[in-house]
Amino acid sequence: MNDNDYSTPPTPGVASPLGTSIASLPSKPSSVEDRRKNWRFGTICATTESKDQYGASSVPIYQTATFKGLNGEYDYTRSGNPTRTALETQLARLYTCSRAFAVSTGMTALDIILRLIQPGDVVLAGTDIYGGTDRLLTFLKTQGGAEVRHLDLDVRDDLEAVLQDVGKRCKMVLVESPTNPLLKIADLRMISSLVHAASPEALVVVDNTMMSPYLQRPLNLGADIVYDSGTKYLSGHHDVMAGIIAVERDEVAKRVAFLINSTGTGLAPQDCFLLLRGLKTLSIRMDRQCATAHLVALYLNTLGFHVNFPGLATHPDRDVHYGQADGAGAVLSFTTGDVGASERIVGGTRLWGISVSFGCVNSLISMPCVMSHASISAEKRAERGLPENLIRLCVGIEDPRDLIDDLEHSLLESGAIYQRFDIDSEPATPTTAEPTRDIYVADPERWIVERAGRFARSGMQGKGHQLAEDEQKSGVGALVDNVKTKLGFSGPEGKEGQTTGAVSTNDSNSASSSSATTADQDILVSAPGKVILFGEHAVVHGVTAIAASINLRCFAHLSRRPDHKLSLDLPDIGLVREWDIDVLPWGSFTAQPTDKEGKAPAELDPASFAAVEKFLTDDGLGSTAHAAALAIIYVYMTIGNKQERRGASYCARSALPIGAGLGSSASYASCISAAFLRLFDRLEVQPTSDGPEADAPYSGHRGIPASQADLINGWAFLAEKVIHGNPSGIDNAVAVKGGALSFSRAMNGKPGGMTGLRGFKSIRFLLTDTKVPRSTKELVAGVASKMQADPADGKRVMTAIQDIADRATGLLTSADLPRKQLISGLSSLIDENHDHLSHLGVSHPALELIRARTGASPHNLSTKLTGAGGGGCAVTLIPDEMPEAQLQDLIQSLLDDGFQPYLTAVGGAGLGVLHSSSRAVDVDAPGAGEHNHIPIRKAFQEVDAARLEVWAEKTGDWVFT
Ligand SMILES: N[C@@H](CCSC[C@H](N)C(=O)O)C(=O)O
Repeated sequence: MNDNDYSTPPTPGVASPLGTSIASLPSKPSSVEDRRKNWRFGTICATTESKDQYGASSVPIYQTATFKGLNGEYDYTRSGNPTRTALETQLARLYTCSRAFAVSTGMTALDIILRLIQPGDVVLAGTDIYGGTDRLLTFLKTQGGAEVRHLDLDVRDDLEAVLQDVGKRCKMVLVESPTNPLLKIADLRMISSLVHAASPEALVVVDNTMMSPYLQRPLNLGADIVYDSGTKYLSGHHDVMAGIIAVERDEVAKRVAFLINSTGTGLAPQDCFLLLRGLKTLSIRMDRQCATAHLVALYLNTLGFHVNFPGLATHPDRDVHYGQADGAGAVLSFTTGDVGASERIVGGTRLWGISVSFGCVNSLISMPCVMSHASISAEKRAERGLPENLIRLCVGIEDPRDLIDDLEHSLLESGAIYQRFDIDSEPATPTTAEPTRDIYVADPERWIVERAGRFARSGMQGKGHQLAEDEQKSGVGALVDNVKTKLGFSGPEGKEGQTTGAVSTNDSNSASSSSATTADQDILVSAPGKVILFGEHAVVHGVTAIAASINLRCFAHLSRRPDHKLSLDLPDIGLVREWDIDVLPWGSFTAQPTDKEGKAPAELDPASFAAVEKFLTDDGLGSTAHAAALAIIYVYMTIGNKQERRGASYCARSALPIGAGLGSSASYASCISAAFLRLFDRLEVQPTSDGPEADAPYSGHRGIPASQADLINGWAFLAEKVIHGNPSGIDNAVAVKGGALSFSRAMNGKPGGMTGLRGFKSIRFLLTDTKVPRSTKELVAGVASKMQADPADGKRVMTAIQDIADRATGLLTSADLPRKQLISGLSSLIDENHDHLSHLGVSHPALELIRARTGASPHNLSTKLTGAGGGGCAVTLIPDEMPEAQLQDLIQSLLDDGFQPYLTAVGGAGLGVLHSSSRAVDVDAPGAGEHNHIPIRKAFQEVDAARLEVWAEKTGDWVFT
């Protein structure tokens, strides 16, 4: 009997339970051969067939180039070697095929296979394929005279159409399933039968590296050749490079054997030994890796990321996959919607090694577009729908809890997720180790889902998989559009004309408007709040301040209306008013843009300001609402000017606490500026692929150039002047430009200036709202009179704060400062700065209580007031290594004190503008559905404040400064 002439029952995964049932064994095995016939895969892995003359338990390494004699089995190691024969025999057992070959690398295996192709032959391949495969196919096309076509092999109609077109010229179809890196599934049976029917000579070739023979044996599904990178799961330790070719048909085997001998690409003896040793543990490694990968995929999916993994119920071809494979594998990928965030996540892990390849006992993390798939051009990647922000995770055999700890830490640190404080239930990660272990051991899936439930994806507030998919589509869609534009193709279908920001005259206010609303009708903008890290109050006296954006934002929606009215709806501050445009005080209003580009005037025009103030006298509004109405009307009338009286409905909402010193008024002002500039066609946005993607809270790209950002900032500053009289300009600069910056006012002949702190690292901060109201004006005036009363002391404090700002700038811009030093340096400066602010009399007992709580052991954290002080918010630096359970305890104690803490990352994107939208927006809105689109404006007004970012993301593609 032929040793390879038996079939191996599948063991792992859904199709067959892992356990070996005694009952499934033959009741009366008649011989040793019969018993061996029933061995499961794991048993075969562990039992190599040795024909060694001394009965060596481990296959010896025949480290020799030549063999003596004339008629022996071997003459020259290029042509054959006993160690390689032992390996190839073992591989044939595992692949349940007649012949297997071991070559130097996976790419060598593919190269040998592609040598079966002749000029003029047609080769079909998928669109999502490994970068090295794409490179070799491109070479075959450009240098080898073959015709290579890429198509979605999982779309039956497409494959049929191409096969009909090329007919018998099709000589090879190259399939990956699951694909690398998007984990798409191709139906191997379907493809094999269609291809063989259309072109009987064509070879169906499957790259089985993602699965290994343990999970998938494509020769049993109709494929002609299987190849596998032995560097991955087969060897499992990343200590050897190898490639495997497995075939069933004799004539194909002969051609492959000829090519390997001719090219001298057979695997060297030492490497054969290493691969043989790795194979022994293949099944147990894979079991562990697959199980952990499932948990990791579930975790990310529960957090709201779009996860590509065939083991998830959400995978569109999960059933097809389990119809041909016995498990989901241990590679998964997911998108974050933002390249910067992905880079931070990848760079922030410790246990997950940043590396290409997969299948190793150690877990790896990578960004395919710049690593394994970098050989595919950016244009091609975009055309094929490969997101630049994609992260690939290759799960190893480490303890799943450590892998999750490390990933979670990096997700938090990068700002991609944040801890939820709105949950009453017990945390899944209790402070004592024992209960966590019990949950993990008893029900790992429950453990992981509960654990993920403690967090939410930033900007997505716990949204589900479907929304994340929308995000991915919109991100890729924008990228493809950019590439098309760059290549000179026309804009995306149905989107022409949207980039100018022109508004149509349709009345989008009508709730009966039935089709999906678009950017033609809707202007949607958003801007972040800010935290002042150093130099508040002192900035008023010419000292440098350092501020950064935070991931809490205000949003504004503006739609044009044909009825000549201006309506304002700012529910968070109680402003709801509507006027006929002609009743506004146009007669006494002379302010206008300073140039024809529409630049904002540097100062308020007193007569125009007085006219609007008079118009709003006795408006019955509270002071905040009154100031906002004043600012909106002033900006509207100045930009629009007398001639352009465009009707509009303006609505603004805030996810940012108002009046807490987090820059809500500047965030509102920036939204006012951008929305009205858009209304009057003064602001163009165009997604660009030139610069980096925006460090956006939701899917988006840079697309607002610096000149336009300056334009928006100018008008935002003007609106801030209406509201505050004499603002520093730092808040609106951060709200518009995002990131972090150092700022100083021009004073006493000394020029002021603003510098972006590019080296700003994403650092976690806890912002704690004391909920104590205060008056910024009074506090600023208080500091001024203190300085007047004791100028020498005032000067000393200002000099000290300037020194702090300088040292902080040095730390934040230092290219190679170790992160630990950065954090400890900033911590000391925070404490120092607070002491000076306290000396200036702007602290408050509530702020001091927060300092006491956060500074107490075991936390020992540094906290300062931020903004005006006298209440408002405190900011606490959270070191990277602070255990999550401890952080949670701290947060809980602050909540118990009646404060409202927000865990935030700083330094993210600035102002955002909805660039294009083509779908209904709020699937959760009452009555919404596929055929009942809720207009954007209505949905915007109704959506819960906590879901604003989720909602905004769903509206379409955004561009950011
Ligand atoms: N620099 C290498 C990249 C190898 S990627 C290896 C592996 N197949 C993966 O998917 O990670 C190259 O250009 O080939």
